[in-house]
Order: sequence, then structure tokens, then C-alpha cells
Amino acid sequence: MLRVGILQLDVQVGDRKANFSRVNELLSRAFVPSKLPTAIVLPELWDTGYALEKAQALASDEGNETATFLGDLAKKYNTWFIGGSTLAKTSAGIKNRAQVIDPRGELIAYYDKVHRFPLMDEDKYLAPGDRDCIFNWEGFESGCVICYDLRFCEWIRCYALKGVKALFISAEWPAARAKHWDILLKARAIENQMYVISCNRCGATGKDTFDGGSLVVDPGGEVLLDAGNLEGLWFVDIDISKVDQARSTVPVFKDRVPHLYKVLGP
Ligand SMILES: O=C(O)CCC(=O)C(=O)O
Repeated sequence: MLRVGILQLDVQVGDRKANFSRVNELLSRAFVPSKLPTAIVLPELWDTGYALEKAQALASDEGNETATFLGDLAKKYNTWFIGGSTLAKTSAGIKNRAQVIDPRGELIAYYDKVHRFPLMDEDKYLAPGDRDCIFNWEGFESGCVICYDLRFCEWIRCYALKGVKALFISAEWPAARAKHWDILLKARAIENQMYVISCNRCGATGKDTFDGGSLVVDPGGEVLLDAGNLEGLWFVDIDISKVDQARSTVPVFKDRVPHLYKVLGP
């Protein structure tokens, strides 16, 4: 069993210091040795929120400021931080970057959001990522994506075809489309027969409201954890062997007919 912690946060927009201190507070309150999780997941842009018009000022070089903060926490609590994105200044522009940090505090992988969300002007302010993010988490192929990426079943399928068994999704998915979030998380878990481990923002900024609703869904589509709409750190135990069980019970991957799936044109 692997224990996962979902840190559902009400993000303070443009205020990295406030978000850092809130995360510190929630972690120190929740931690007792018997509850130690193997990984903690944070929301998308958890450290600065969506203040993209100020992205240039808020981004840190390669996202290092936030990676250093999480690295120290990873060592302190002997846990992974997986997902939870930050604005990263790179030579190709500013990216919405999810970070994967191991218990030694090392940044071992990162993911730059591939599908930019036009309703939040990401295409105007951010440069897109151009690759997936697959890494070994405690002996298991795992991956991460960010928010809007969830709508692209073909992208998530690529992760499954590369052997991913646990997919981490960080998001700031608004309440207005909470139903889509809920259904798509379950669908991606069922169709790919993998764990989907998600962390969404809660709370509100002006008129924008976020319902949280972070779910951990098993490969059969069962919801193991629903964090509701409140801020907090929630724990759940997952058994990765259920992925192989699901894939052998209904052999979807064996029964694919890929030569019929080829699309003509872009
Ligand atoms: O797809 C959606 O409805 C929400 C996506 C989103 O909020 C994001 O990618 O930041």
C-alpha cells in the first residue's frame, strides 16, 4: 500500500509567501508519524495562482524558488511532492510547470503543461510544454499532467501505453465546470485502468470559484477519496497491484486495434 496526501488549497493570488506559509501550517498540523504519506499532491499554480498578466514578475528561474521550498519540506517529512505547478522562467518563455520532488529533496522530473487553456489566456502568456512526464515512484511507472490536459483522452492514453499506473493531476478547475472534472477523472481512470490522483484548488478569487472535489480514483473507477470543497490535507492508501488486476480482468490493452485508429490529417 502507498499512502497519498492530497493538499487541497485555497490559493492566495500573487502571494507566494502566504501560500508557502499556509502549506507549512497545513502540513505541520496534519502530520503524525503513523499517517506519513509516500507522496503529497498540490494544485496547479498553488504558489501564485492565476495572475498571468504578472507572470513575468511572479515566475522564478526554472521554477527554482518553489522547487527549493518543496525540496526542504520533502526532506523534513520524508515524502515525495508530485505535481503542484509553478510559473517557471525558461529560455523558451514562461511555462506552467509541475514538479516531481523525491524524499531527498531532489527535483527528479518536471512537466510543462502541454495544452494551454485559452479561457484563462494561457496561450497569450505562457509557452507550451512539448513532452510527457513519466517517472518511477516507489517502483511504479507514474506520470503527471495539468488541469486542461485532462480533456485530451489521447494524451493520457499515451501515458497508459508507456506503462503508467498512477497518473497525478494538479488543477485549478473552476466550479462552473465541476461536473466535467468529476466525470473526466473517473473516465480517464476507467478507460486507462490506472489510478488517477488529483488535487484541485478550493475557495474563490473574486468571481472565480473553485469547488475542490479532488478525487483519487482506482483503476475500476471507484472513488477512494473525495476531498469535498474545503481546504485541508487528506490521506488515502492505494494498492498499485489493482492496476494489473484490472488490466487482466478486462484486457482492453490487448484488444486494441491500433491500425484502425490512424487519423488522416492533423
Ligand atoms: O477545462 C476546463 O474546463 C478547465 C481547465 C482549466 O481551468 C485550466 O487548465 O487551468
